[in-house]
Amino acid sequence: MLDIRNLTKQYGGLTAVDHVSTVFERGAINAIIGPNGAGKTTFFNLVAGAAAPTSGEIRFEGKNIAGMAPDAIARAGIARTFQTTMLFEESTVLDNLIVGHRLRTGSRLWDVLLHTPRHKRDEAACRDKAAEMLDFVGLSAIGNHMIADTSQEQRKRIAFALALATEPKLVLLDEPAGGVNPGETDGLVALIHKMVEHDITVCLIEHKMDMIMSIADRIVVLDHGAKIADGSPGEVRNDPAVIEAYLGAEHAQA
Ligand SMILES: Nc1ncnc2c1ncn2[C@@H]1O[C@H](COP(=O)(O)OP(=O)(O)OP(=O)(O)O)[C@@H](O)[C@H]1O
Repeated sequence: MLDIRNLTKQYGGLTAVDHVSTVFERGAINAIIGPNGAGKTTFFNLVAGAAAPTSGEIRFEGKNIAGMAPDAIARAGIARTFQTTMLFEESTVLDNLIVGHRLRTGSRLWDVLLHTPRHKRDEAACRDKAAEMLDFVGLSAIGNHMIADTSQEQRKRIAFALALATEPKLVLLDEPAGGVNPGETDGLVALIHKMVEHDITVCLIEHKMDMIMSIADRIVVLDHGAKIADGSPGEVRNDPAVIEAYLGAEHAQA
């Protein structure tokens, strides 16, 4: 589904992503791991169009999307979440989802100002989609709550809902369980499995090693921008280069 070839991003003299090649299969849960500064976020930015590669190809369903604008990549079927999602604190959960979805639909300014039939149709469609996504992520009961009153775990679910509203084929999740407790992490893991059941391919960045090892089908390990390992959790866990670069560092801290 996603075929990355020799992907490279340089910032001045620094190579943030260094000739990375890998393939993400449809229906799999893929993970990108690596120590701080390894290039994980930059990799996501390149795939989502937030940054243009210095060189290399990103083939999504056969088409090279490298360097395309984020909205064109979103339309092609790739959505992402961020480590922290900017939400309107004094609005309800449902309104945040409606606004988030409206930003991605076709109404132009004059449609909104003149209340054209197109705008009314879009408005109804956004409301329906927001309610559907809220249900999907298990938050229907808190649709009328203010964002300011929601927990970190609920915000993660809202971020998922915003991404899923664009009906992606591939979703990039940036630290989906960051800042939530172990019990809540289990619930988010179940939700990620539910996405896969609905034919959404997942790629995630996560620092929680236990979660990665239990959820991922494939793990790509980056270190100083370069891919140092690529395989199943078992393969990666036993790879000396990974132990040296990443797991070793974790153990040293423990
Ligand atoms: N816009 C930028 N301009 C200059 N350097 C950048 C930019 N974005 C990232 N970098 C550098 O590229 C390298 C990779 O950073 P990146 O954020 O992709 O790593 P990461 O693996 O996501 O790290 P973390 O786990 O800490 O989030 C770092 O050395 C970082 O300082």
